[in-house]
Amino acid sequence: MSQRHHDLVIIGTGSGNSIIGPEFDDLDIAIMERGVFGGTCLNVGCIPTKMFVYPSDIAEEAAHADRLGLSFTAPQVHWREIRDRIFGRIDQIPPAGEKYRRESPNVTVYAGTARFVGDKTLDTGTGDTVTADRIVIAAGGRPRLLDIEGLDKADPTRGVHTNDTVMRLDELPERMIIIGGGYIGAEFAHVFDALGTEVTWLVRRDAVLRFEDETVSESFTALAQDRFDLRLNASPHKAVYDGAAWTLSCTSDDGDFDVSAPVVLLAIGREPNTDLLDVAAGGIATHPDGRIVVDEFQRTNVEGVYALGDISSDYELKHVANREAKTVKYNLAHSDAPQATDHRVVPHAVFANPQIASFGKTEQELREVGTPYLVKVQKYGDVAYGWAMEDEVGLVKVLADPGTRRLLGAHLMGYQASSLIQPLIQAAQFEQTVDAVAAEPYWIHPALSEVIENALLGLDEPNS
Ligand SMILES: Cc1cc2nc3c(=O)[nH]c(=O)nc-3n(C[C@H](O)[C@H](O)[C@H](O)COP(=O)(O)OP(=O)(O)OC[C@H]3O[C@@H](n4cnc5c(N)ncnc54)[C@H](O)[C@@H]3O)c2cc1C
Ligand SMILES: NC(=O)c1ccc[n+]([C@@H]2O[C@H](COP(=O)([O-])OP(=O)(O)OC[C@H]3O[C@@H](n4cnc5c(N)ncnc54)[C@H](O)[C@@H]3O)[C@@H](O)[C@H]2O)c1
Repeated sequence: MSQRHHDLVIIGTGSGNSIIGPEFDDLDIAIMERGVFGGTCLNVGCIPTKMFVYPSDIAEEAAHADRLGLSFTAPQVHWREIRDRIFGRIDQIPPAGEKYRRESPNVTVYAGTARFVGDKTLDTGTGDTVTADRIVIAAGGRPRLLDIEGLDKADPTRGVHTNDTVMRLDELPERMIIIGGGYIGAEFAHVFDALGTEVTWLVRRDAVLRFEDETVSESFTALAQDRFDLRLNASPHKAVYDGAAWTLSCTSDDGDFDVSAPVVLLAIGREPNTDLLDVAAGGIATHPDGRIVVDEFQRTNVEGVYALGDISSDYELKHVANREAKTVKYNLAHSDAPQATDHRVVPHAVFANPQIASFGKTEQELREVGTPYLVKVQKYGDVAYGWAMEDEVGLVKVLADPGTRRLLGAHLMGYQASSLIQPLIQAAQFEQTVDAVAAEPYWIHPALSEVIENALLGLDEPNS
């Protein structure tokens, strides 16, 4: 057991790892990691999920190509090839990242679960205790579990998974139960269904993706009802494993029912890792939900201690964690004139099929607080490229302030919504009027982006 002092300690190697750079070469830095280097996004989140989504999109598009006069036989899905291609690339990155840090002359790596034991004092979980002048907490979160015996812990050997393990299955399961109607549920329901798994999706409310704009959530839910064995207003209360499959007893508005499958995926949200870190022992204030309280400069209530990403943010999104890490990096070097993180226009996308992308206020939020707004819903199918696609699902909903003529929100569902939304994000960020954005730049004809142009042009249409 040794005691050591560092100038700077960083806890977590997700977005936290990006803080270390040449500008801090004169600092004695420690970085702490309880798992593999790179964090959630790289290892068990954004990147592998999207690497599964892409082949699933191809399978799904092919399955519905008959509207275009094309028919394909059902795809041969080589699950292990897909899995091994994905993790063959990803699994090389964490050891290389860790090696690089270990070889950096001013960086010490502590591979353990760090825990506060006093003011700016940490038990590293490796037998060492360290103190530091400054600490950055970037320790993220972990999947929430259910308070039901059998589903109260991830147990891959008995088929109970979270996103941490489900992508590493040895076989594509014939059947799967997904619990949770949010991002992870939507993305994995798409992935596994498209590849051939029969998906039962248990959602405790009356719609999936309820946090989205009502038009998007309702349309997406209707599509999901056609595609999956979707059980709305349904909650499991008992789980029994017979050695091969789980049977979940559920209550729902339509009466009680049982569902069975060898694999259960828990996708019911995440919780911040503040408890593992025992931040209270470091005097660090938290919200009631466990996230660390930070100000706009990413500073906690303890002088010299910063936090970023999922452990403190209002958003559990990688682009936000990265942005907050940039703020911390800047403020560590400029503590006398700190910069705030810009959270004005934070977009997100759900990489399901169809994709969803959104930022700003939803129509229901504007209505609830009585904010006046203009609204237009433009269908992909009503622009030329949408005709080419014979698209029947895509839509762009824009909401604008009738006075300033600036965007209040944008909500897209459809092919490549996550990319298509970007000009609207720019418009909101740079506070451009919808009229200027629609009329001044050229919009390539007949590209799908014309759906954005037409949505903006349609904002003054009657009853829109
Ligand atoms: C399945 C899934 C898909 C996702 N897809 C997207 C997407 O498409 N787009 C998007 O924007 N976001 C996505 N996200 C969210 C995104 O992954 C997170 O917002 C982001 O990774 C958070 O980064 P972070 O640095 O805050 O935390 P993390 O990346 O979680 O890093 C925290 C690190 O701290 C370590 N740690 C925790 N506690 C301790 C401790 N006590 N001591 C030492 N180390 C510790 C952890 O092991 C981890 O490596 C997804 C998340 C999931 C789960
Ligand atoms: N494309 C992306 O950017 C992306 C993809 C995946 C995850 N993420 C991030 O990761 C976070 C976690 O994803 P998630 O899907 O687990 O969370 P989520 O918050 O998106 O959805 C959780 C769902 O589980 C339900 N739920 C919560 N508790 C429940 C319970 N006890 N029983 C039954 N249902 C319950 C909720 O009603 C909700 O429908 C997201 O909030 C998101 O920020 C982002």
